[in-house]
Amino acid sequence: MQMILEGKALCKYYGEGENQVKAIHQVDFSVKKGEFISIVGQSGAGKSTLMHIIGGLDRPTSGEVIIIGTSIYSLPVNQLAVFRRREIGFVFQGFNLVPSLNVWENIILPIGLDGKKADVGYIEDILNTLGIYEKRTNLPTTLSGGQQQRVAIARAIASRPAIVLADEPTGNLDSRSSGDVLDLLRLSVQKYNQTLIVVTHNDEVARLADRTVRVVDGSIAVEALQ
Ligand SMILES: Nc1ncnc2c1ncn2[C@@H]1O[C@H](COP(=O)(O)OP(=O)(O)OP(=O)(O)O)[C@@H](O)[C@H]1O
Repeated sequence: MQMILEGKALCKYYGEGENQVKAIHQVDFSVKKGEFISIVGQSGAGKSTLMHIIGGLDRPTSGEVIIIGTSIYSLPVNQLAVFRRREIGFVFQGFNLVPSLNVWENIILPIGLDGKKADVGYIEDILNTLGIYEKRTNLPTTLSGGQQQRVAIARAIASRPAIVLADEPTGNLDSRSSGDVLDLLRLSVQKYNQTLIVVTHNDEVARLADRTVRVVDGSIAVEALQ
């Protein structure tokens, strides 16, 4: 299977000398096309640091991140921003929708910023898959948390990115909508052949994944096939 992402000897250190924190230390990490991976670990283990590094949001102290053949931190900062917008779809705990834009406008926003035309048929299909087609002209504030997160998922996959990264995607949802959102997240990444990495504290989320990566004290402890 095609390798979508490779992290090589990733380190992220904060501070100096005695006070230095090795948030991530010599982590190797690879993801194949179409895989669903969960990253788990205790608070402070280094999950968010790892996710920010592989998402192009935070430069490692050393090491390399290669996404679809591009060593992303070798790119100039402005090109890295464009690469991130095109190739990485983010789903955050807090949804991060633009409140003044309706559902459809939120979903096509990153595509428009890229100077591209939205594939209307594809996005309508995604909205139907996620059960929010009828809500396409609603403002985010008129939607439940679960519906808002489904909009964020639609936005993340609308540009057909190389990777979808989700950081505690159900962290702000009650258990029923969490289950719905997770099922839909998994269904849509499968249907559209997307690659998904989810950072989570939630064991149920982790169990849905093809593979779980456990981060302990800045290193990957166990990689289990499920
Ligand atoms: N900007 C920073 N400056 C100094 N130390 C930091 C910084 N960011 C993170 N750390 C430290 O790096 C380590 C890893 O933090 P990180 O946020 O990646 O853990 P986490 O597993 O995502 O935790 P949580 O589940 O609570 O979000 C922790 O010891 C944290 O205190």
